[in-house]
Amino acid sequence: MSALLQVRGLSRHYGQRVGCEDVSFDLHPGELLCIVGESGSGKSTLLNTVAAQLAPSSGSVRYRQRSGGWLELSALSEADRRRLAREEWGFVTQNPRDGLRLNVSAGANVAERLMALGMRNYSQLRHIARGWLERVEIDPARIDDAPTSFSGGMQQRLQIARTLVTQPRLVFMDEPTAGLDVSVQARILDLLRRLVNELGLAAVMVTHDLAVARLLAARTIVMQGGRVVETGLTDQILDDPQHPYTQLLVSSVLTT
Ligand SMILES: Nc1ncnc2c1ncn2[C@@H]1O[C@H](COP(=O)(O)OP(=O)(O)OP(=O)(O)O)[C@@H](O)[C@H]1O
Repeated sequence: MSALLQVRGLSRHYGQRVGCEDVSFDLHPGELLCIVGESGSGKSTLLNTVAAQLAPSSGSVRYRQRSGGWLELSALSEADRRRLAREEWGFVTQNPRDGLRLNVSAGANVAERLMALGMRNYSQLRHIARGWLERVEIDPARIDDAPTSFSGGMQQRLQIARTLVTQPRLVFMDEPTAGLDVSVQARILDLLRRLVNELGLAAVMVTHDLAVARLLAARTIVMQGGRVVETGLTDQILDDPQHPYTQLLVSSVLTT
């Protein structure tokens, strides 16, 4: 099967400082790829550069369109990049407050992404929004409540509904469960695992936690100091880590 995303020799520097350096990978339709590494290893820089939110210093990111043709993301105009983000991609941020509109209702948070794609029928929008609230385990009776009245875990589940309602072809997630209580994290990971399977999502997810990768991702990239030190099937990386840094990460997962 042809890749959906092709990343080649991608680097992003901040002046003299390396954000990420010479990263290459392919992402296929229906595949969830995790980028793992400790704080400062370059995960978010890589994610944001791949998602065309940061300009690369060198290298390329190509995205395969529905028509089959390839788009070089760094060559896109700002308007085209915004169109892709609106119509074909989804983003889940670590802090749901960055991904939600806090001053409009939960239902509107979900429905307005469909409205941005041209859907106008109010009762249909409300019906779909209710369906998505249920899907992410939020009581649909809360449809008119503002997200500010939700717990952190509920806000994150709402952000997931808002992101997935448009059935994006590609989803970028940056530490979607970090900063939440362990039991809340487990519930969201469970939800994500179910949705990934049901929807056949193609996604790139950043996490500092190999246990999250083990749960969700068939393939994992391990980063250290901006570089990829190991990449492969997640199970293989966990069972037989090759790089000393990965061995350290794996042993810390096994001892927790
Ligand atoms: N805006 C910036 N300006 C300068 N340096 C930056 C900037 N953003 C990131 N860096 C540097 O780039 C390197 C990679 O940082 P990045 O945030 O991508 O890592 P990370 O693995 O996502 O870390 P974390 O898990 O803490 O978010 C670090 O050395 C960081 O200090």
